[in-house]
Amino acid sequence: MANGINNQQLTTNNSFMTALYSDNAEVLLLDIEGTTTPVDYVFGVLFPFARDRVTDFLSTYQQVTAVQTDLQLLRKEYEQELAQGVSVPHWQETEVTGAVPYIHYLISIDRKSTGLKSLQGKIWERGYRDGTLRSQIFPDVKPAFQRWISAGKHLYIFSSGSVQAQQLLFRYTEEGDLTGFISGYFDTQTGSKREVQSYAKIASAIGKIPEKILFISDVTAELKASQAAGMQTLFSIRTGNHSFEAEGFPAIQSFDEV
Ligand SMILES: CSCCC(=O)C(=O)COP(=O)(O)O
Ligand SMILES: [Mg+2]
Repeated sequence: MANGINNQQLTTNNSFMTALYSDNAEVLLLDIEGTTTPVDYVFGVLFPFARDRVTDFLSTYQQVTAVQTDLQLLRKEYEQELAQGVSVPHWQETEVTGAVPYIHYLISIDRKSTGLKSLQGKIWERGYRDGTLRSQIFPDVKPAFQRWISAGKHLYIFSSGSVQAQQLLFRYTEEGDLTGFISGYFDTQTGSKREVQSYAKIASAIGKIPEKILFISDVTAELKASQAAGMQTLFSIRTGNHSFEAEGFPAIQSFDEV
């Protein structure tokens, strides 16, 4: 129950007194995959796009400093796994594209690591700019953005995808450029989405107390962390999501309810 308010109870018990989940929130903080955007688009379009192009991308851009930074982060992750005795695909250091098998592996297990997400964002950029990629958002997303902004609320995104990937996703949607609605973006550079501290940092960066922020996500571990930081929470139920078990969190199936 967000902030002790349950829409259905209020409308059922007291039809003249309808409160929306967002009434008491000044800021909406949104997850992407499974919340604004179908899981299918991320797993069925974005991940294969990065997987299929990473060899070519590294061959072309390996000397770019930002790409080298991503590779260094990935190398560190690889070495940590080896040190822990985890069996991972071999990284052939003498080859320009020697990291590819390990990167393919990370994509296949949906690893939410900063190096991978940063590299994926750079690969997707080319697809968005040349028109190969257009992002999908649920039909209720754009009207909700318009409604929330008109009501004086601010909108932020917190996703495991890099800030660059988030900005691209909202710039190149099938419904046009939505970035004008969004005040800011947070990714795993702020911290893991499953850690309380990340949400405290976000509240501080936004300049609001956590109680004024409503976080919406399809992952209850993320909701637990944000709730522990003091935020209001809603569980997102969307077609194609990995889990429909709200674990006691109030749930929505559309932003029309928010
Ligand atoms: C930012 S678009 C790409 C989405 C992505 O890579 C991802 O891992 C989605 O994670 P989320 O935290 O939005 O569920
Ligand atoms: Mg999600």
